[in-house]
Amino acid sequence: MSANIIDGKALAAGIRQEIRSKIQNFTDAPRPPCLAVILVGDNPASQIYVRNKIKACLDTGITSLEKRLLADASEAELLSLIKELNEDDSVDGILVQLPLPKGFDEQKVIRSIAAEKDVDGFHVENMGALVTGLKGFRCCTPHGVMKMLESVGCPLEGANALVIGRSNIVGKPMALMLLEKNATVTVAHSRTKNLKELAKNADIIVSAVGKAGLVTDDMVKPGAVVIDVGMNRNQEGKLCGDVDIEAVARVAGFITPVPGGVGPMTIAMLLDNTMRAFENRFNL
Ligand SMILES: Nc1nc(=O)c2c([nH]1)NC[C@@H]1CN(c3ccc(C(=O)N[C@@H](CCC(=O)O)C(=O)O)cc3)C=[N+]21
Ligand SMILES: [Mg+2]
Repeated sequence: MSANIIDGKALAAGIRQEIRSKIQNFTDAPRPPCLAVILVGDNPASQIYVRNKIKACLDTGITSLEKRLLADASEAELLSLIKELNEDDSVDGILVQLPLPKGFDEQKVIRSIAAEKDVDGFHVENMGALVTGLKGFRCCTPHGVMKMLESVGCPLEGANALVIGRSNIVGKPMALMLLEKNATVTVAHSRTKNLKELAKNADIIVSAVGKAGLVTDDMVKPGAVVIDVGMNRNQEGKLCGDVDIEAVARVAGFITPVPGGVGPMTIAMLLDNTMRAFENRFNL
């Protein structure tokens, strides 16, 4: 068997096109949607990510507002900037780029964002909505993964789904979204003892660890769907995921590439959430 590639880049392009035409057709909206992006410090990777998010906004017709603070800014300064943006009627979504520099209490900062502007879906109110099945913003990466599974008609009901990694921003919400679709969900993490055995039994594997070469062909059931959320650099400095893609592609039914898989879908879901924040504000 040779796996089919789920082309996240193409899928994301389609979603972005839909958003673009929607914005063009809002003839009676007073202004375009607006996303504020806050970057604290000068982490080079974060700067590139933020630039890409702003480019994606521009490309779809969403206005973006970039706010920068120095790495030695105080938490109080950041909280006061967020407060200002919470109260600003011209701003629909607020994203604080993570990770924050040392010394910042990330949970406290995220909680200070108005839940109705939390387009990352990281606020406890939105997380709680996911847990209880209420409406709220869904975390972009796992939401993008669900869209990718949907795009290939992957059966979820009763499927054995293994999520590797239990972070607040990917693993945990991913498990909840799969559970919501009636998958039988297992969450593996660094203390898990029988990863290979669990993986071998899975119809769907989502790996979100950040360790190149973690998922190998001998761990994958023939025909399984393998989603790679990892973002790593190999020895040559090339971007790669957690999955040994060449070998696993020979066993899996579907597989997502890195780059060009989950990453572009994360951005597309961020734009989608921003769009929804905007629509909610103006009852569109
Ligand atoms: N508040 C916050 N929200 C985030 O959503 C958030 C964050 N902080 N901090 C960092 C992570 C990482 N992240 C990525 C999104 C898209 C790509 C992406 O599009 N990657 C391209 C490749 C990019 C490249 O070539 O470097 C791809 O996979 O094809 C990557 C990484 C969002 N994050
Ligand atoms: Mg872990």
